[in-house]
Amino acid sequence: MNLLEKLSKEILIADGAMGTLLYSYGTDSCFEELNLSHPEQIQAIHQAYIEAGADVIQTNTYAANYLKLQRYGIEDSVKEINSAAVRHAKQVAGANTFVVGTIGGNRGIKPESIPIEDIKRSFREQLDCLLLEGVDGLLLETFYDLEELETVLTIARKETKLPIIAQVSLQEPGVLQNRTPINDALIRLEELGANVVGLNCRLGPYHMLLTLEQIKLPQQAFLSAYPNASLPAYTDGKFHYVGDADYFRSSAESFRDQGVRLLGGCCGTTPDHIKAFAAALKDRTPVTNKVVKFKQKEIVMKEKAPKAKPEYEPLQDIVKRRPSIIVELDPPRKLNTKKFFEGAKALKQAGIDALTMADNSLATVRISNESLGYLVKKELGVRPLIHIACRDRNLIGLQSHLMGLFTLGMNDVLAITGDPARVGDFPGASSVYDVSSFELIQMIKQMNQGLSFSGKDLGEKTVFSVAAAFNPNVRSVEKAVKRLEKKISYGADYFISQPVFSEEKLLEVYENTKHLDTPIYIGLMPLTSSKNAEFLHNEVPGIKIADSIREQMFAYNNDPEQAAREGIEITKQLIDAALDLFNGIYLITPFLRYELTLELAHYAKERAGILRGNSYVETTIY
Ligand SMILES: Cc1cc2nc3c(=O)[nH]c(=O)nc-3n(C[C@H](O)[C@H](O)[C@H](O)COP(=O)(O)OP(=O)(O)OC[C@H]3O[C@@H](n4cnc5c(N)ncnc54)[C@H](O)[C@@H]3O)c2cc1C
Ligand code: MET
Ligand SMILES: [Zn+2]
Repeated sequence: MNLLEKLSKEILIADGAMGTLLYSYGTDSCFEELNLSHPEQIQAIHQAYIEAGADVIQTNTYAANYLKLQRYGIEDSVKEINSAAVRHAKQVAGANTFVVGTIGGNRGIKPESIPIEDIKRSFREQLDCLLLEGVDGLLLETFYDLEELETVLTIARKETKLPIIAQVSLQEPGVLQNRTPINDALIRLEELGANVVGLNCRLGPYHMLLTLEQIKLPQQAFLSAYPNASLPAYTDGKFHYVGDADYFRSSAESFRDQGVRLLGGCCGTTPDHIKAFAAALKDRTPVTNKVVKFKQKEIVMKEKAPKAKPEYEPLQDIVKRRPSIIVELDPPRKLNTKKFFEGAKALKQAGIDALTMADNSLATVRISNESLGYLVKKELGVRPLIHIACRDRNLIGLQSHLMGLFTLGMNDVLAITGDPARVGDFPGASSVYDVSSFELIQMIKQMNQGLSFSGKDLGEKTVFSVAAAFNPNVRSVEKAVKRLEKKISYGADYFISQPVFSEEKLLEVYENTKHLDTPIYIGLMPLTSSKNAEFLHNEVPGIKIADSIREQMFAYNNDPEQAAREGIEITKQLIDAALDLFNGIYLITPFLRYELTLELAHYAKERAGILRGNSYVETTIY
């Protein structure tokens, strides 16, 4: 009797974790390599699961593919590893035990980071090895990404008539990472030819059963479930699972009630857990009818999730319609905030459209821009624009930060990769970079759809308007514009540029960006001294100052006051030139010297009013 014939008559018990057991023995390298170096360990684990009552065991090949083995530099051993793994399992399995060849999913929370063509190539290689060695079926497990599973299942179905078990993994009960409801996903897998469809990993019995309650019995295929033992705990530098076998014994009946025909274990489970399942389901009469609990609430929520009304008109709309001035005033590096608030107040009175606040720019510690942004908004009525760098926060921190900003009513953000920690005042600090500016933009835009980065329902839609950085101070502005186009494709609403220090550069930027619909705020920063000009030119990444301007500043080398005046005059000329070409002006305040940007803001407003027939002045929004 083959696996499917047997499943049509009874509930079968599968084995539990391989990886967790090897890890608990102290193995901290490649588990699949042990097929070659420690076959006795692998066979002992298979043996233990069979003795516990497993009817189906899986080969130790979860990550034995090119993509994953290359982390260990053994990607050329795909064939040896898979062949050895099948031999080990078959050697231990008696006539009554089925051996399924396991192939695990590769894609995680950032699916597009592994191109589908790479997945196909790597999958085909592993599949051929397993089929050649002779398995009783295939187990495609731990697929978070439905596209990946659909792709490999299609390939496998063409290659073999053997039974195929196709299992997805869920970050949260009921839906896949891309928000596909679990029922739809399993129906799709059955259509693509899977004989057994189900769930494994990530969820323990409680959440897996909650999901199973929503799952209809498949038409032809059988249902499978391989729950984890529990959530993992991390102690003494190691992960471990706490779920005990008695808990599994008591949940076995519920898995049966949900129509599960193939019941095994995933991470954290041991032969004891499998023994508990086997004991609890001794009679193994399968359920052929069940009442499904429809839980479409969540999906409906996504469509109907409330969308907050933003307090301000989006800057990208304002700047498309009329000249607009925003000013950067960075949070101080020390705890005294008096000058910062004075500056914010004065700039607000000057009628700027928003006050932008850097996120530890140049990787140098400053007071959190979230805190100061909140205070200037609340106390002074200033519209804050918060820079968010990917350097200081991981995926969790970034999302919680964004949710916090939304909660505080701060909906204007600039999404940047951020200067790396090594350039700043804590060079040993780690630069996180879980995502780059592109993915950060995408993350924020997804929140505007009511979804977290992994696709979790947020219950409400955020209303962020997302700026991205533009650095035109590079050898090839064309290349920089290609980056802008990519940022637009990820969802950037408008751009804010690094400071530009010559009229030629302004013109070059204009010529290279005039085809874009996405507006640009052109960066302008008053120089304060010759030394300041030389530092920026020579030492700050992304800033280049025209020789003529550096010479102008050098002329006042010994007169700081005159030098600052000169800096203002140069910037005024640049404002005139910029306003001929762009509606957006972004003034950067050096060293909290807001009197400089204040004068420039007044000047720019006046010039914009003159140039655009006073349309600017009357439409200031607060
Ligand atoms: C308006 C503005 C505000 C800023 N605010 C902050 C801040 O608050 N905190 C902070 O830490 N930094 C800030 N920066 C600096 C910024 O993070 C760096 O200049 C960054 O390298 C470029 O912007 P990004 O982070 O969006 O990089 P991305 O465009 O995401 O680029 C990432 C990486 O690619 C490189 N790169 C960028 N353009 C090109 C190109 N044309 N060719 C080849 N490689 C390229 C960059 O050097 C960078 O390492 C700001 C920059 C701008 C323009
Ligand atoms: N079945 C695999 C093992 O136990 C795990 C799959 S989920 C990471 O090693
Ligand atoms: Zn697992």
